[in-house]
Amino acid sequence: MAGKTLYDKLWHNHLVEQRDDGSALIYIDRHLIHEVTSPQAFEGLRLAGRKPWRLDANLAVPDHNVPTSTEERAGGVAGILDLVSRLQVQTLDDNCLAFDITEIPINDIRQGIVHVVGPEQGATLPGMTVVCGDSHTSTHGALGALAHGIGTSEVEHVLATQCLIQQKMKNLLVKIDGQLGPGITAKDVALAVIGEIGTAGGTGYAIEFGGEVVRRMSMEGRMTMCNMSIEAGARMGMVAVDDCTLDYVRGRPYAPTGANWDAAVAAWRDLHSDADAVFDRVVSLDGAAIKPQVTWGTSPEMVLPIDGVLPDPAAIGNPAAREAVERALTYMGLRPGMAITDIRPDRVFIGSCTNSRIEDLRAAAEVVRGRRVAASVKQALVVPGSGLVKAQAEAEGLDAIFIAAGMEWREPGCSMCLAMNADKLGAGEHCASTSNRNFEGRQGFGGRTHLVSPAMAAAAAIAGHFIDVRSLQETTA
Ligand SMILES: CC(C)[C@H](C(=O)O)[C@@H](O)C(=O)O
Ligand code: SF4
Repeated sequence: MAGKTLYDKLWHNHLVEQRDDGSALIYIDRHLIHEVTSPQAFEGLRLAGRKPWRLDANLAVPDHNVPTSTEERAGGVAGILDLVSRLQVQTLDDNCLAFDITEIPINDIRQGIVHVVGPEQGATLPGMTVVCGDSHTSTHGALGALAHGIGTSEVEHVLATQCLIQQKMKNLLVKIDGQLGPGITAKDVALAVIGEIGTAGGTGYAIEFGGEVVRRMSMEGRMTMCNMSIEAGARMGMVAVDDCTLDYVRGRPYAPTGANWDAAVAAWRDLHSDADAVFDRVVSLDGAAIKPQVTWGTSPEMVLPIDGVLPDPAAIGNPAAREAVERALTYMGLRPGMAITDIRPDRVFIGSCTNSRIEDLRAAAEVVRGRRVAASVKQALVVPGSGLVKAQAEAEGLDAIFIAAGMEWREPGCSMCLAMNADKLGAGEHCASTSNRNFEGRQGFGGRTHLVSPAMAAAAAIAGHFIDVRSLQETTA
């Protein structure tokens, strides 16, 4: 019998019941909750007179609707100016209190984007099944967990039963071999993978990221990769457990200690695909060939290396593909044949669950240090992924670097990743953004998003147009 993939192992370890129709019941170890997708789930429990099945499996944190301005945050929930946002955050507080669920509230230093908070707190551990009413739950797979987003009715189901009805996915190995060049980050790899396989490339699959590049990648880089799995069409992405994983998890508030830690490590050591495991599909990329990536269109697969030029619809034979490119160029206000380096962002956003961890902020600060944001850039926001990331960055003096460069240093939250709080992109404006989605209106009605790495966003802020960050890094080295 062939060996098992990491996904097979995680699946089998949590299988409660396999049904004849192909569906299965799996056990959920960790349920993360935020304010957007939980209100109806709690309401459902209330109407049915049910209680959560296992209280300590749940952890809640508000992130999407929280304001990121320090003044507005000073007033706590009551100080949120937007009424819908205030109600949303207040409702999460009320529900957590009523159902006895642990919540990290708005002005707790541990508050932040749920996908930053989970791993940071050790609430996400290797070998777990982790779900949340949020598509970027795939992030947590970086720890060797089976993690994916669920819908609101499933949130209610998990609260009530601690189980979920699922179909097993197929196995896709995305292997990035070789070594990344200097200045190339996990975000560039993630975008290059999507450029290669497309936004539907991972549909029906659970992705495992492997190869030398991933083995050498930090945990935060692995999270960035897994975060973007959903943009490649897969609901989940994961990375095998190794020493890097264990070093990351050790000592975190929710991580096991003493003899429990040793027992856990012994079990976690098996969380990798067996040497003879068979994948349904394997995609290989050469890490050394990956350049800094910039999306130009309205889907993450509309991506080019920094030295690329925009496609010309006239040269595209397939009518559907031609129309998609035409429509994207029109929405984005860009011309065929234009160089990526001629695109000038009006705003810059460094943040989101893709790229708001300490290494992301360090990478951006490194580029910005001693430089000024270009006069043509109206606003450059730096939004740490959690209060703890913020405190760490401040201890390292990164906030001072950003502020000296003319950037805004904010409180943690989803911020300008999506227009659900006060941070929005104006109609027609271009944004160099470290987030994960560039759909029409994603960052604000009519807004035009270009997805990039933190270093590339910082470089665009300084230059006033997209530029190969490596040219700036060379001059500082
Ligand atoms: C609000 C939430 C349901 C949504 C998601 O599921 O991803 C959001 O986080 C996003 O990034 O679009
Ligand atoms: S940061 Fe963006 S992608 Fe991540 S959970 Fe928030 S809105 Fe979704």
